Amino acid sequence: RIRHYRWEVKYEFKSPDCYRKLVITINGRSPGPTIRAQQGDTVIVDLKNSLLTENVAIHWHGIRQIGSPWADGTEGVSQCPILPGDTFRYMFVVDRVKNTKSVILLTTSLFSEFVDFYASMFLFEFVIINAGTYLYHAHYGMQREAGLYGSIRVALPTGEAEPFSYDYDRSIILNDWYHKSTYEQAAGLSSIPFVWVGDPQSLLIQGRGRFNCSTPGIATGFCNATNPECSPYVFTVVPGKTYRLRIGSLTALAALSFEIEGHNMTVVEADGHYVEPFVVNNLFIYSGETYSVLITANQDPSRNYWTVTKMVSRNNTTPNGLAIFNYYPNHPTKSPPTVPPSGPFWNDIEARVNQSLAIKSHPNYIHPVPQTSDRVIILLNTQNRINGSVKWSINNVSFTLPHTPYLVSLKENLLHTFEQAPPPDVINGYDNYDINAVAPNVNATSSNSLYRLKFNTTVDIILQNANTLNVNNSETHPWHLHGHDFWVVGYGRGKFNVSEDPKRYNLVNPIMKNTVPVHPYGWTALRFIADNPGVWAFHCHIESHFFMGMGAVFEEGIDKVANLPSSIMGCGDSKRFVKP
Ligand SMILES: O=C1O[C@H]([C@@H](O)CO)C(O)=C1O
Repeated sequence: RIRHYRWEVKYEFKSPDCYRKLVITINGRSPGPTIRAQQGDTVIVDLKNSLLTENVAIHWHGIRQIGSPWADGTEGVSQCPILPGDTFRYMFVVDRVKNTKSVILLTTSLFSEFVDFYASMFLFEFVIINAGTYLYHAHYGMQREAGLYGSIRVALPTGEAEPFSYDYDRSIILNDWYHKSTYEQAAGLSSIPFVWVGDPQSLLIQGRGRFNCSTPGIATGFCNATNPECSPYVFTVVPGKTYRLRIGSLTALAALSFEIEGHNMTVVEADGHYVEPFVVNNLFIYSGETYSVLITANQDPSRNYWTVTKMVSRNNTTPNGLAIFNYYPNHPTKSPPTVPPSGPFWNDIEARVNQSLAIKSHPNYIHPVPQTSDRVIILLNTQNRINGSVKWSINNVSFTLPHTPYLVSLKENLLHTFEQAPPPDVINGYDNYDINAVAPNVNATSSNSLYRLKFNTTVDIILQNANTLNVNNSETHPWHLHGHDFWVVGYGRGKFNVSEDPKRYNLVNPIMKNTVPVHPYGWTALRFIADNPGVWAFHCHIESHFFMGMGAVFEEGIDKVANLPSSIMGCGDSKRFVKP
C-alpha cells in the first residue's frame, strides 16, 4: 500500500510554552502530523518548502532506507537542501526566489500568493521495513529545534501479533525548547569568543510546555500564560485499561527522565525492537530514542496524576515539564491534588547506566549478532579548540559537511569535493590518552573526510567518552546511526580496554537500536553489518554538538546504489547533473 502525504513547511508564530516565537510547522502544526503505516508500505511525502528564505531537509529517523539512500533526508550527505523553489527547475527558480524575497520585504499582503506560486516540491519515497516507533525531523543546520518534527508509527502486517497486549495505542514526543532562534544559537556557537546555547527555557510534552511569563525581562505581549496553545498536554485514560505509550525524544540538548506519578511503566519496545520487558518508575530517554511502555490505569480513579519530564545529566535551570494523566471521567484540566514528583537527581549517572544495561532483546525476537567483527573503530569524543573556536572532535577530526552531498560525489566520482584521506580508526597515542583530564588536543582539525566500509563486513564502533574543556566534566552524548540498526554489545566505565573488554560483550541477546547514549567518562560498543548501499551519517543527536563537529559518515556499497534521482541534486558540484 502507498501512504501519500502532502506537507507544507512554513514559519508561523506559536506559543508552545506560552512564549511567542517563530516555529517551523507542517500543515500548520508542530509537532507535525503522525505518519501511520504498516510494515511493507511505501510512504510518499510531497514536501512543499514554504519557508521562503530558508532551505529544508527532513530525515526519517530509524527508517533504514534500504534501496532508497537518497530519501534519507540528510543535507550534505544524501541530498542537496530543498530550496524555497522548484528543485527540478533550479536555474529558473533561483531567479524567482531572489525576486520574491525583495517583494516580500515590501508587501507582506502578497506573501501567501508568492508562497503558493514558488514553493518547491520534493518527493520522498521509501519502503517501511520494520514495525515500531520512529521519528522524523529536520536535518538541515539546527532547524530541528525550531519545531520541525513528528512521529512515525508503523504497525505489523495484518494478522501478526505483538508479544504484549494493550487496549489503546498513543504517541508522544518529548522535547526541550529555546526562545532564541536557531540562527542566534548557531552564530554564538561559531563565534569567537564562543557563546554557548545554555539551558533550554522549558520542556515540552507533545509540543506543550510552560514558561513562567513573570520572568523579568520578558517584553510585554510575548508571553501569555492563558494562551490555550500552552495548556498542558492531557493523556486521558479509562480506569482499568492498559495503554501502549510510544515515547520519542527529540530534544536539542536535554537528556530526560519521564514519569507518571504513582504508575509503573513496563518497557516493551526500544527504537523499533521488542525488549525483554522490564519495569521502571522513571524512564530515561535521550534525544533520538523511542520507547514503548505499557501503563495500566490501576490507581485511585477519582483524581488526576502528574506526568513529569525532567532534564538530567547536566546541572541545569530548566523547570520540569508537566502534563496531566487524566482518569476519565474527571475533568481533563482538574489539577492533581499532589505536588508533582521531583524526579531523579540530575547527576545520578548510575541509575541511567543501569537502565542502559537493562535493555535486552525480547527472547523471541533475537536477531543473532555476528560473534566476531572484521573491523574495530574506536571513536574518541573530545571537546577542543580549533583556530580559537570551541569544537567537538571524533578521533581529532571535527566534522564538517561538504557542499556536494557525499552520495552524489561518491556515486558520480566527484572525489575532489571532499577530503580524501580517511579519518583514523584509532588515534595515534590512544593508549596514553587520559580521558579524565582536560586535554588541549592540539592535533584536532576540521575535515569532511569519511569512513569507507567494505560491503557486508561486520564493524564494531567503540564510542569513547572523555573530559570536556572544563575540569571534572564529561557529558552524555546520544549517538544516532542512519541507514542501520546496530547491536548494543557493551557499556563500560573509564577507558575501553581493547584486549579485555570485548570478552564481556553481550553476544547472546543484545538489543538492536539506532540511537544509544555514551555515558560520562564511559564507553559504548556497537556492532553492525555494513550491508546497506549508501552513505550514512553517524552523529551526536544533540543539535549544537553535531553543529560543532560531533559526527562521522560511513560509506558502503556505493557501486550498488541505483541511479540517483536528480531531485537530490542542484548544489555544489552536483549541479552539473541537473538537466534543464
Ligand atoms: O558543547 C558544549 O559547550 C559547553 C561548554 O562545554 C563550553 O562552554 C557545553 O556545556 C557543551 O555541551
